[in-house]
Amino acid sequence: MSDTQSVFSYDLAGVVVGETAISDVQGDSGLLSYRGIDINDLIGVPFLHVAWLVVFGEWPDEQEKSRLKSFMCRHARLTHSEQDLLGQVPRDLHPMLMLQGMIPLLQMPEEDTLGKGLDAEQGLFIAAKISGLIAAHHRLGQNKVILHPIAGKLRHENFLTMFHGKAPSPDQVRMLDAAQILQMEHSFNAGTFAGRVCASTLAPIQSAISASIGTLFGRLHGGADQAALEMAMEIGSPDKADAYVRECLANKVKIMGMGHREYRTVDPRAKILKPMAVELCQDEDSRNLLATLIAVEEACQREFGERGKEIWANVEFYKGAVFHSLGIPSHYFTAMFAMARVYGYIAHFLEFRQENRLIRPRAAYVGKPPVAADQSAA
Ligand SMILES: CC(=O)SCCNC(=O)CCNC(=O)[C@H](O)C(C)(C)COP(=O)(O)OP(=O)(O)OC[C@H]1O[C@@H](n2cnc3c(N)ncnc32)[C@H](O)[C@@H]1OP(=O)(O)O
Ligand SMILES: O=C([O-])CC(=O)C(=O)O
Repeated sequence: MSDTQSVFSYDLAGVVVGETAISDVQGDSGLLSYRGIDINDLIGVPFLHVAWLVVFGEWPDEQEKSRLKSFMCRHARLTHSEQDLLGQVPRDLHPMLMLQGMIPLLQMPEEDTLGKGLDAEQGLFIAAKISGLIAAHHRLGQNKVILHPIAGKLRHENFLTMFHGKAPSPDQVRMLDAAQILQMEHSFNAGTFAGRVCASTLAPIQSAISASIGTLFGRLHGGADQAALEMAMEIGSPDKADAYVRECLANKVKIMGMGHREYRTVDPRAKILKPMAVELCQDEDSRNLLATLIAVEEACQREFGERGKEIWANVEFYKGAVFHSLGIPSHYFTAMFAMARVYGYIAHFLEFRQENRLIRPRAAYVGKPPVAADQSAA
């Protein structure tokens, strides 16, 4: 047993529980960097190069770039047995539950073809499979045939083609690349921390990623992306945003996509996603959704301001408008988040395992006082 002093915290807010060299969240100044590089300087870089940087802490060389590209394409293709397994999953099961359940059932590779160790090989294999699983789950739900990736195509070009059944425009690929890079990593968020707890027991990487994905699903965390866009749909138009926000605050209902545990200013990812949403939302329906979101954000700032508080949009708030304009249905938003965040999960697994220690906090017992065994039996 550790002899350190007990610290009491329900939610671990502000409690430092470890070190990481993967990303830095500077909550007061609203800055986010991966491996020492500001996210603003990463969004134009090819997606898989950033993924490699996040996972391994250095840029890939030419050989690693081409090996990774073909590895990801090869493994995004679902095998016959994976397709059979997915075929048994109820069509209306939420994609996040599908992912959490399917990942531990995948047959993991046993050979280190990337030369970065078996854990990395298996983690990146899961990352590749996630895109195939999401696209195939969507296709099956529409009673359409499963499509496979084509060698040589960009990762998200393949994904959008496999998902929609038609090739995306270069602009759509560029926007998805940027949105996915922004979601790749975020220090000790709840999902990543859950994965580190799981890794700390020496469970395999598929268990850790599955635990992280289960944790990402909730509406206070990753699931806020779906909830925020559905909120805007439910509100219906910008002129109803004020009343909606006032009613939420009066009833202590959280406004989805607003607020953050760490940022005390606007989330730097929301700052980038908002103009992207403006650029992409061209048709009437998307423009109305975006205008409604903007009106909710303004109403929140006004209402919270009157109460002497500040609240800002987080990464989830405008992302939905970007995904919606790419034709992604809202119940796939969080699975797409997992498809990006998995590189962060892998990086944390590898980092944590270098100096593994069991994570096991202590509880304050508030139940009945213990009685001797012979008295309780009486
Ligand atoms: C990828 C991500 O995970 S980003 C976060 C995604 N989650 C969401 O968007 C859900 C909506 N937001 C929230 O629920 C919260 O802001 C959280 C969970 C993200 C952060 O929560 P915490 O750091 O624990 O802040 P907490 O919930 O204590 O809020 C502090 C105060 O601000 C209020 N507040 C914070 N966020 C919101 C919100 N979205 N709507 C209404 N009130 C809010 C709280 O009611 C609380 O008020 P009080 O002091 O009067 O009780
Ligand atoms: O860090 C957090 O608590 C939540 C978040 O923004 C993320 O996971 O991207």
